[in-house]
Amino acid sequence: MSQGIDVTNESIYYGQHKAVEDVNVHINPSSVTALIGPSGCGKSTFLRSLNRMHEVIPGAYVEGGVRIDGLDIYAPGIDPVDVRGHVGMVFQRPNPFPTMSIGDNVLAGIRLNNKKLKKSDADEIVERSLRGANLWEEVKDRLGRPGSSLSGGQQQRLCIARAIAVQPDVLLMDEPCSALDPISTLAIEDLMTELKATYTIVIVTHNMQQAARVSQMTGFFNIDGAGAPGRLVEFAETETIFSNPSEKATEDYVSGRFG
Ligand SMILES: Nc1ncnc2c1ncn2[C@@H]1O[C@H](COP(=O)(O)OP(=O)(O)OP(=O)(O)O)[C@@H](O)[C@H]1O
Repeated sequence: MSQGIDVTNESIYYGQHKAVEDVNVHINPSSVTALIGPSGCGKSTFLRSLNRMHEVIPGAYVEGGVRIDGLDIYAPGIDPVDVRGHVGMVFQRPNPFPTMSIGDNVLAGIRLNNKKLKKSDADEIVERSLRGANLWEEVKDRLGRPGSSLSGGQQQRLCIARAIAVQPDVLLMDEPCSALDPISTLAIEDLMTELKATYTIVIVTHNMQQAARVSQMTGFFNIDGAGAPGRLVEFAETETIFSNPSEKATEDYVSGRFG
């Protein structure tokens, strides 16, 4: 049974610079959690700490604990590559491998660990993942065409198919719709609503309407001033954050007074 994500006393650094300070939060399984807040408050940094992508940057490190389904992902002996197998990520700009075929793009993560995939298994994974990403009907007759032959919105759904192909528990999405038109954005939002039955989804978004449409819980990050670390100021049900937040800063942000 999925337990979600537990973050305790987490601070996140880029060398000397503390970018995020003392986050404590429980993220529910099988739901969408949105992270909002002004630019530079550490939303993306926090998101990347949930699958150990943060430490890829030289000098970057994390203090405190992150447990995913009870497992401390920063414990000694835990392989970050394994963690990323359980916690997939979708980025702001769709980033399929442009010359690789649509089918091979879906399989790219799986092939990293399992070079000898049988054709019948590969076909089954490609279809299941593309169906899961609501892209199958649009591409089933051209799986051999390059990833770059798709529209931006289709490419983003291809990236989601690639992320779910490895059957992760958690999907992190960093502004996944910011490079997309409104129709493609709605397609991805609908998809998130479907995927939350199976995955724990955490999304960073600047789009308040999007947070309100897709998420059940919302976290508001803020900074006290230039150079200060970002903090998780308020975390509550999305409806509460948008209609009756406890903190004045949250209310000012969601009502568009700053940010
Ligand atoms: N690669 C990096 N090296 C050093 N500092 C970084 C790096 N990436 C981000 N930072 C710093 O960490 C802080 C938080 O940045 P982050 O990108 O997480 O904020 P954000 O809330 O996601 O912003 P935005 O909404 O603009 O994407 C900022 O002060 C930023 O300058």
